[in-house]
Amino acid sequence: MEETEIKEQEADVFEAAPNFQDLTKRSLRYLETGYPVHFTGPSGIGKTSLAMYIAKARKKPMMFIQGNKDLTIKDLIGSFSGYQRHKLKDNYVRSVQKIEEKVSESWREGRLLEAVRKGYTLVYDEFTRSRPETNNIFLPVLEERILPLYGAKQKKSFIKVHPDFSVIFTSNPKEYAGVYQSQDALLDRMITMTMEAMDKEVEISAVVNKTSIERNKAEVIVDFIEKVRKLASNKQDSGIPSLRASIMIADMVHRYQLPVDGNNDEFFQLCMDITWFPLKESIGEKEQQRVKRQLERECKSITER
Ligand SMILES: Nc1ncnc2c1ncn2[C@@H]1O[C@H](COP(=O)(O)OP(=O)(O)OP(=O)(O)O)[C@@H](O)[C@H]1O
Repeated sequence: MEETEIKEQEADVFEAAPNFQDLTKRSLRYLETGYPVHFTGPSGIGKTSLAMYIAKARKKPMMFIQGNKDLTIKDLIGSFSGYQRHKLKDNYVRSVQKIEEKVSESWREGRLLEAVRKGYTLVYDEFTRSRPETNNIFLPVLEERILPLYGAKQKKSFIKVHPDFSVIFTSNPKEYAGVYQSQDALLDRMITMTMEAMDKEVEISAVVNKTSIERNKAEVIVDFIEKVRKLASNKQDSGIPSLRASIMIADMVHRYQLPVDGNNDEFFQLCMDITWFPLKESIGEKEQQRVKRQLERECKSITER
């Protein structure tokens, strides 16, 4: 299955949660007017899902690109890959056999070129993970609405961007420092909106939507994850458990029919497996034993309502 299709399915379970409805409306307006939008916020807050949801709402074909350090201009524009041999055997007159052989380089169109040419909505996820020299190709696309065809051996040196083409970027601010410097020139050309805290009600609905678990169980699990976050000393750390942790616990509970009860060994172990590592990453070594005991107490005290 194509990466874009998988992400589209993710968008299907995503409902523009009440606190994101306004963000959705504003984003659609900016995109319609020709401004790219950018969602930034901690891991698991729903940036990618919201980007896909908005892209779908535009009712234009969608293209998905995941930022990474190996992404190159060739991947975005296209490249020639090897040679193709075409053989034409003409047997029209039986006694005369004509064979024509043509050798040509085969062209593989890049994702950005296709999106720009056909007017797609492009979701460029975690774009700050790509190298700045790769991302620079977006400057003329966003500013002059042209895509230069560097090294593409095409007749034209650039193509005009389709009027329907638009981009939704996502990034995690924690990664700016670790990966590549945020690209100010690029950021200056997009409208950046921060997604901070997810509303508790939204988190519960998200868990129910994704796992089909009963609502009362989802509430207990989300409550527990909220308590775990409070145990983390560095609240801004992207290592603390996100919505994904609640989804994982709920998924296992639903699949293996586990009781939502901290006195049940399997459920207790599941909660520890999912939360201890991210929590441990967010605290100093000296604190670890104390926090682990606190976490065990929180796990033990979980009871279904
Ligand atoms: N409102 C929602 N309804 C249902 N599921 C949701 C919602 N928001 C997020 N999710 C689910 O939560 C998980 C995390 O969401 P998503 O991948 O969009 O987060 P993210 O902010 O892009 O995270 P990262 O920065 O780690 O990529 C996904 O499995 C997604 O389907």
